[in-house]
Amino acid sequence: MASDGNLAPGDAVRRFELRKESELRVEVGVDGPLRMQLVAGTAEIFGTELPPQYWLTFSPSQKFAVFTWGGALLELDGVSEVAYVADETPMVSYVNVHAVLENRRRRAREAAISLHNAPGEIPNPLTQGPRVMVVGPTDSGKSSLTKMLLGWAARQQWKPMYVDLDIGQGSITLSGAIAATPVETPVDPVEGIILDVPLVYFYGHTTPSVNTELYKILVKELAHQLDLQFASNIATRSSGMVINTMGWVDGVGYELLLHSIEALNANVILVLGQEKVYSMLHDYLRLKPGVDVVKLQKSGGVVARNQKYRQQSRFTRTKNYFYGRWNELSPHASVVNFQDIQVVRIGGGPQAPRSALPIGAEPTADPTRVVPVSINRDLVHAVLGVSYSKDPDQVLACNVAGFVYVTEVDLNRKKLTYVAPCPGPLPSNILIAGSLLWVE
Ligand SMILES: Nc1ncnc2c1ncn2[C@@H]1O[C@H](COP(=O)(O)OP(=O)(O)OP(=O)(O)O)[C@@H](O)[C@H]1O
Repeated sequence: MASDGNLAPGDAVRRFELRKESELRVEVGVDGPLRMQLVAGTAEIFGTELPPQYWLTFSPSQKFAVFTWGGALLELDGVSEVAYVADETPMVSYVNVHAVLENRRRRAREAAISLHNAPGEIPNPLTQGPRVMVVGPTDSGKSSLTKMLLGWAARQQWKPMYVDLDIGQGSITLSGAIAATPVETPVDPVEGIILDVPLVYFYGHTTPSVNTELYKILVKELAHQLDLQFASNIATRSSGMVINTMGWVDGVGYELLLHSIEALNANVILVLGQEKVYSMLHDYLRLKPGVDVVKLQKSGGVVARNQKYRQQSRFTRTKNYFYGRWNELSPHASVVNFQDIQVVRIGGGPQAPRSALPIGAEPTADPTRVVPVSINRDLVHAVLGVSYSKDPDQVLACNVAGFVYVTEVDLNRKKLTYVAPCPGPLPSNILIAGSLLWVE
C-alpha cells in the first residue's frame, strides 16, 4: 500500500464529516499527489475498507469516492481539483446486488460439497457461482462497480475471478490485452487489485474494430482456459467471476458484447446508465434460461474522461507495468540476434491466393492469420507481447507471459534491443506486434 503514515498533516489539511450512507468525491489535481486519512468511523473506496488513522497517497489526476455506511471523519492534505460530499448515491442498490451474489456463491459451495465431483468429471452446473458481467457506455462506472463487487466478495473470503475485457484501458496489465486474475486478497484502496499470475491474451490494439474476429477468438480462448481452471478449483468456481467490459455498446460493440456473454456464460448482466442497451439485452436474453439482466443507476459521481485523459492513463499503465507505480521496478534491457526471435502479427495477408478465388473476387485480409513481421526500425518503440507459444501457428490459442518494448534495432549487426520488466531469458522467442507503442 502506498502510504507515508508517519507524516503529520500540514496546514493544507481539510476535514470532511460524512453522514451515514454518503460519500466524499475527490479528483486529485494534475500536480498532485494528495493524501487522505480516515480519522474516525468507517469508510471504503470502491469496496475496500480504509485503514483507520493512516495517510494514503493518491496519484495526480486520480478520481475516487470514499463512501461510508455508518458515518466517518476524513482529512485531505494537498490540492484537489474537486472534493465534495454527496448524500445521493446508488450504493444501497449495489450492495443489494452483492447480497444476491453472496447467496448464489453460498448455494454453489454447498452444492459442490454435497455433490462432490470426481476429478476429471464435468462439474455440475449447480456448483458454479455467479458469472457477473458489468455493462454500460463509456464513463458509466463499470470499472468502479466491478471493483466494489470484487472487493466486497474478497472481504467475505471468496476468491472471485476478475475478468477485464476492456482493451481500451486494460486494467489488469496493459491496454490492448484482455485478462483474468483471481482476487485472493482484499483489494488495496489506492492501488486496486493485487495481481496474482494473470492469464493474459494480447490483442495488440486499443479498439476492437481493428480486428473483431481476433477479439472474439481471444475472448473464447480466455473463457475456455477459465472453464478449465474452474473445473478443478471449487473455491474459485463457487466464487464465480466479475467481468468488466468495454464502453462500446452500439453496433459491432453490441455484437461483441453478446459474443462475450455467450463465450463466458455470463448469467448476471448488470447494465449501468443506459436504458437502450438494457432493453436490448433484456429482450435478447429473455429466452435464455438462468440469465438475469439487471438495470442499475449510474452514480452521479462518475467522472467523464476525455480522449487526452484516456491516452494519459494508458501511458501511465504502460509506465507502471515496466517501472512500477512508484518506480520500484528495475526494467532490464537485453540484446537478441534477429535470428533468435520471431516477430509476428495477427491478421493481414491474403486469405487465399487470387488464383484460388472466383473470377473477379478480390482477396481479403484473413483476420486470424499469423503473419511474420520483418525486423526493421519500424519496430523501435513497439510494445510486443511475449507469447507462451513455441510455434507461430499456435500463437492465437496461447496466452502471453508479459510484454517487452523495443528500444533499438541495429540492422548492421542484426540485433534488437528490448526492455522487459524483469531480467532473465524470455519464455519463448515468439513476439507479437500490434499497434501499441511506448515512448518514454
Ligand atoms: N462515485 C464516484 N465519485 C467520484 N469518482 C468516481 C465515482 N465513481 C467513479 N468515479 C471515477 O470516475 C471515472 C470513471 O469511472 P469508471 O472507470 O468506473 O467508468 P467506466 O464505465 O468503467 O469507464 P470506461 O469508459 O473506461 O469503461 C473513474 O476515474 C472513477 O474512479
